[in-house]
Amino acid sequence: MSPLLEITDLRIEFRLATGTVTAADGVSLAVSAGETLAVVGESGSGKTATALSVLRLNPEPPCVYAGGEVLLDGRDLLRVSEKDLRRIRGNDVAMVFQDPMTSLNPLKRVGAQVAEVVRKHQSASRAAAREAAVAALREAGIPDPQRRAGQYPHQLSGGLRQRVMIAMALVGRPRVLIADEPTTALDVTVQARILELLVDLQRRHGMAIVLITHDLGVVAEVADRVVVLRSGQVVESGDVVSVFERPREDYTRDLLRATPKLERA
Ligand SMILES: Nc1ncnc2c1ncn2[C@@H]1O[C@H](COP(=O)(O)OP(=O)(O)OP(=O)(O)O)[C@@H](O)[C@H]1O
Repeated sequence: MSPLLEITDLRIEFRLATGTVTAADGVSLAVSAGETLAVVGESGSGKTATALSVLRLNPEPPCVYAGGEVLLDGRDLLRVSEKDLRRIRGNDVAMVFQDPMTSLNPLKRVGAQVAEVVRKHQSASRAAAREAAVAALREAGIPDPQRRAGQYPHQLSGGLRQRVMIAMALVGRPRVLIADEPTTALDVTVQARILELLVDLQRRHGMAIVLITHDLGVVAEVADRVVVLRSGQVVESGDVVSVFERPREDYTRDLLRATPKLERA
């Protein structure tokens, strides 16, 4: 199967007054429909910059895409117009971030925020959009979605807020979901439920997931394949079981050692 999203030889530079930081130094990776690819690596290894490059969301300047391609269905997203990119965001590729509190508007009811996204994707009346929003909240596993839709972000727990973000990301039925540390801010049981939700939604909709995480326990639980980044370079990649059982690089071994949860698995 040819990959849905393919990054080839990507080079991302942050050109700062103090010098150039190379966040991605020849990164290549690929993910197919229905597959989950984890991108792991220590802090500063370039995971987020690489993820953001897919929708060209790194701030330019200082960011410069200095080489490589980000191919969606063979089309290079680094070279499409802003207008096309706006259409691709949410419709073809959506993102979920770590901290829903910073992405949700604190002054608006969550149902209204989801409904706004619905109206961006389909011409729906206010009432129809509101109904679709409640349905999306329900699909994201939010109990009593009708009531929750009428609440403000601060009235929801961290786990429910993340479900709202997932509902918003999936309204446009994207084919690729990029999740950057989606469960890092949550406690362990809530983390597990959110991961289950992502796996379940993926099964139902067949989307490709790129999961950015520093948590190899999360990778073991949900990913099919893994790419290990270090200083902007892929040091190792392969299916999760082989990489975890027989890591080729000391760096990967160190990451594995730093994840005590895995020893029990
Ligand atoms: N907007 C920016 N301006 C300047 N430098 C940046 C910017 N974003 C990222 N960088 C730099 O690029 C490098 C890679 O950062 P990136 O955030 O991609 O790493 P990461 O692996 O996601 O780390 P973390 O797990 O801490 O989020 C780092 O050296 C970082 O300082």
